[in-house]
Amino acid sequence: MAVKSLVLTGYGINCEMETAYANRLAGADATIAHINDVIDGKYKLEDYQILNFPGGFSYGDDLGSGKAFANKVLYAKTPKGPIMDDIRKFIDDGKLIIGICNGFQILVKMGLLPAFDKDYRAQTTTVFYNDKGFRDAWVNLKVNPASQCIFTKGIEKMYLPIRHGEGKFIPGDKAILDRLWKNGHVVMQYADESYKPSMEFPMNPNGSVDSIAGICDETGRVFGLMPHPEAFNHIVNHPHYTRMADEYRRKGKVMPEESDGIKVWRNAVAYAKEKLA
Ligand SMILES: NC(=O)CC[C@H](N)C(=O)O
Repeated sequence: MAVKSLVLTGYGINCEMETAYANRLAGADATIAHINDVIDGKYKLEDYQILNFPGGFSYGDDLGSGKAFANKVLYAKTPKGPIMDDIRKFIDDGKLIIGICNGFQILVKMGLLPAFDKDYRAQTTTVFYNDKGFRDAWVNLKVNPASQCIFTKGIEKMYLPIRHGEGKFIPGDKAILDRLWKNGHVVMQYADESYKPSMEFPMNPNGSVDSIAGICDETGRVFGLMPHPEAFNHIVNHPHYTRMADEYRRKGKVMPEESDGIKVWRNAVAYAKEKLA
């Protein structure tokens, strides 16, 4: 079965090409579609198994990153009815959704993450301005082994790029934070060189509560994160590639080409092939 992945784009989204490329490297048949063409019914969510909300500056981050795009999805109607009905069915049919950076901000501000009790419209967390301004860097990430996230299955740690100004993850209150931890919604945390979660800047690049960098819903099939796995789609993207390549050459070893980023979509494609064939 060919796993079909829909990569949304829209005004200000700028990571759709790399996101589609990462899907294809992982074996999915990826299609890039403008959200307006999905709303107009030219692309039907039911035809796909993975839905990607890529990074960027949708609607110029007006109203706060992701808010305008979130409202568009929450209230838009396709020729068949509210697009939220299609998104709800997409999740109920066992399919997968990933939101990256701006895409994560959209999912959080829609309420599609963490979606306690499958209430896809109740916003319980947000992502706010970084404590120290826009941050363009690479970060160490520790994956929470207690999370049910499908996308990070078998992954203990990652090294990924970030580039955002409004990535500070803030749960609505202590009860929501406790529930995120208790029910496996916390997927990954910003960490130090030894991959121990850290609240210290720049390991925690934005001041996120508990250094949370990504969360999932209760099914583990809806996942969002501020870092950009699609931007680490080949080992040559790594900031220390030359030094690493020299090391492998000196040891007479072949350097693996697979990157941390692609593993996220490899997990999604494997799940879709097994569960959605
Ligand atoms: N790279 C991105 O997706 C950026 C997200 C958002 N525009 C921010 O600056 O926080």
